[in-house]
Amino acid sequence: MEFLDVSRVWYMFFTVSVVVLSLVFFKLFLRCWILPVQAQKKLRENGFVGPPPSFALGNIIDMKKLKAASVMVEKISKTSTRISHDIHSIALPYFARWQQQYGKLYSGHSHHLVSYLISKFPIVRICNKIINYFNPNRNLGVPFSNILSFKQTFRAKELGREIDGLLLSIINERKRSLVEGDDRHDLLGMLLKTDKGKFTPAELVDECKTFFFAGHETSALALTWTFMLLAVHPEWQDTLREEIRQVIRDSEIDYNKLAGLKKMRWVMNEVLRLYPSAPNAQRQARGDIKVNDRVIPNGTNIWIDVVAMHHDVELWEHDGHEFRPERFDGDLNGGCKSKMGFMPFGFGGRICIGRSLSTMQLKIVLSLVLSRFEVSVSPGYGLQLIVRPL
Ligand code: HEM
Repeated sequence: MEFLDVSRVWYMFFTVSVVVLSLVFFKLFLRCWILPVQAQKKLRENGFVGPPPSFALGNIIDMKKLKAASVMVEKISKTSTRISHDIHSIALPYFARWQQQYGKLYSGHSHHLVSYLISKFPIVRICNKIINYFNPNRNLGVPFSNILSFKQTFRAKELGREIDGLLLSIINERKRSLVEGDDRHDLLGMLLKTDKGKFTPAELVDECKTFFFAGHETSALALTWTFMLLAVHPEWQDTLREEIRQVIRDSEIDYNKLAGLKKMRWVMNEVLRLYPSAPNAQRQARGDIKVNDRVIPNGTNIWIDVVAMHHDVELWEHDGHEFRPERFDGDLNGGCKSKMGFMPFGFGGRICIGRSLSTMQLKIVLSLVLSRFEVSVSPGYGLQLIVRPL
């Protein structure tokens, strides 16, 4: 009798295991094979062709192979100001290659996306550590990639918790000081004053994270590239210094004066054109979308490659890769042939909410620094770019 019970337990265990395993395999098969193939078929029917995906990883292997590239080191010094701004084919050889092969609209599978090329960023040596850390992002959309890169996922979660804890302690501290009459008029102060208990602590942390991450890295990158380009183009430093002298004089910087810094605005636009802090904008089709004679199927992730667009010689003529801030003189679009060809802050309903703030920030920093200092590239400084010959 006892023997029978034990065998029954084993039988049940075996049956449940087989069912669970079958379900896991079916889900895997569905996500890695059936759904991507269906999506690709639909995209192909609508004229979006692209590199053929391989099982499970889509085009990620191709991307990694193309990226495992030769390395070009371009030295910049005060005497040699030669620097190529043609970063698209350098930083993103795979998208440049696919654009050449399939045209500006194509489909790729990382899982599935339709793209006018995608982009990451020109790679300064000092950033390699950070970029390595972000490597797991390459597998974004690959089913179970968080399990495959377990160590990085674990570390990312750990860091996420640390950041949440840090922000929560700042929020709680500020809540306490608000009660005691703290009237600091910054973003967190305003958020807490208008909040009146509507947000949960987790939502408040999320709001802070959105503003911090959306606002910090983007502005820091823009400022870094601005100094780099001004160092390489000292004639523009002189032009801006002269403008600052005329507009600000020796008085305090205020909002109206900042608006008068027109040439500084051209420089900022040109920097964000050549080196956009947000290299792509993304949207997801929430239903079949008809554009002219094509349909973008429901669920497609659309990546708009801002870097490719900002450098497209068909939109910007022959000097698309050159630093020429004067192209924005009297033209907010910098002479681009398409009204949607210049979009460093995105577009439409989700356009960057902090664009005016960041413009002010950059203008203030540039005014203060340029009126006191000259910027130059230190001798021997190396800008290291990853290059893949096409
Ligand atoms: C040079 C500086 C900046 C650049 C280039 C930039 C660029 C962008 C881009 C491209 C987007 C996506 C827009 C889209 O998908 O259409 C975005 C969104 C956003 N940005 Fe910025 N940004 C900058 C500075 C800032 C600052 C300073 C803040 C706030 C303090 C900020 C807050 C946000 C927020 C909250 C969003 C999300 C908006 C939404 O989804 O509705 N950004 N930004």
